[in-house]
Amino acid sequence: MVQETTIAILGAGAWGAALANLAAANGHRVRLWSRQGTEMLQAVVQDAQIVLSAISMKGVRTVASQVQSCPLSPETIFVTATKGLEPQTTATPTQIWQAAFPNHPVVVLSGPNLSAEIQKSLPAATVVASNIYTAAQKVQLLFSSPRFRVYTNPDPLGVELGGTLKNVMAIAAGVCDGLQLGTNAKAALVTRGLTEMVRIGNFLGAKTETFYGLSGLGDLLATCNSPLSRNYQVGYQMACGKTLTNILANLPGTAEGVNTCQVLMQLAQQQNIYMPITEQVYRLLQSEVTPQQALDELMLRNIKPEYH
Ligand SMILES: NC(=O)C1=CN([C@@H]2O[C@H](COP(=O)(O)OP(=O)(O)OC[C@H]3O[C@@H](n4cnc5c(N)ncnc54)[C@H](OP(=O)(O)O)[C@@H]3O)[C@@H](O)[C@H]2O)C=CC1
Ligand SMILES: O=C(CO)COP(=O)(O)O
Repeated sequence: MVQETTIAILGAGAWGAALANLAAANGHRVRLWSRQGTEMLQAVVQDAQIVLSAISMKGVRTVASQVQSCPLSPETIFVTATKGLEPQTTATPTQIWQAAFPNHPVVVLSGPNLSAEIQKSLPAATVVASNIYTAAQKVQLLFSSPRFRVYTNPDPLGVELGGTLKNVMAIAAGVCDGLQLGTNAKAALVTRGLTEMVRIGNFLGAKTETFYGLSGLGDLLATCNSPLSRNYQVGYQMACGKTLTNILANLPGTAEGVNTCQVLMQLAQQQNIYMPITEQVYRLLQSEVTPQQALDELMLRNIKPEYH
C-alpha cells in the first residue's frame, strides 16, 4: 500500500490534467495549478511532497523561478513531464529545474502517453528516471496502477531527450501520411528518424540503449502513428496545404516539435551534426520547401551504408 502523498501539479493542460487524474485515482491528494486558476502558486506547492511540472516548454523557466520564491519542504521531489528544449540555452526542462533547485531530486517522467487515451483509462506505460534512484522509485510507486505501468531507468537525459526529439519526427510522420506515401515510406522514416535521435542524443550525453526503450522508440511509435498527436497533426495538415500559422492557431494545445526543431537545427549547424530529417522539417516549417520538395531532398541524397 503506497502512502497518501500530496502532489502539486503545475500546468492544468491536457497532460497535467491526465497526470492529476492518475494520481488522484491512486488515492493521493492532488493540487492543480495554472495561470487560469484561482489557487496561488505558493499555496499549491506548500508542504507538497511532489511538485510535478506539466507546463509547456515556453513557461518552464518562468514558473521554476516563481516556485523558487515559495517555501518548500527540503524533502520535496520535483518531477518534470515537459517534452521540449529551451531555445536560448538548449537546456532540457530537467536541467532548468535542477539548476533552480540544486538540493532537491529531479525526476523526469516520459513515455508513449497520449493524454486523450490515458483520460479514457486505456492501458499505458511510462518511464521515470533520475540521478537519484530512490526518488525515481518513489515516483514509480505513486503513479503505478493496473492501467499505468511505470518503469524506472538510470538515464534521465536519455529518457527526457527521447520524448523531446521524437516530436520532430512526429511532424515528419504526419507529412508522410498527409502525402499518402505508404507504409514502406513511414517505416523508413521512423527507423532513420530513430538513428537521427540516437546521433544527437549521444552527442548531448544520452545512452544509445535508452532510445530503444519506451521513452524513445515507444514514444516515437505512438506519436508517429496517431492523429491524437499534435505534432503529427502539424505535419499532416502542412502536407494538406495549410500554413503553419493557420494550423497552430487552431491546434488543441502545444506542439513542442515546432520549437524543438529550431533548437536542434541551430545545434546541428553549430556542432556539425548530420540531421537530414530534422533539416527538412525545419525548412518546411520555415516555408523554404514544400512537403514534396522535402521528400525529394531526402530521397535524392548520396547513397551510403546504413551504418557508419
Ligand atoms: N498532451 C499529451 O499527450 C502529452 C504532453 N506532454 C508534454 O507536456 C507539456 C504540456 O503539454 P499539454 O498539457 O498537452 O499542453 P497544453 O497546451 O494542453 O497545456 C500547456 C500547459 O502549460 C501552461 N503554460 C504554457 N505556457 C506557460 C507559461 N508561459 N507560464 C506558465 N504556464 C504556461 C498552460 O497554462 P495555462 O493553462 O495557464 O495557459 C497549460 O497549463 C508539453 O511539453 C508536452 O510535450 C507529454 C506527454 C503527453
Ligand atoms: O508526447 C506525447 C505522447 O507521448 C504527446 O504528443 P503530442 O505533443 O504530439 O500530442
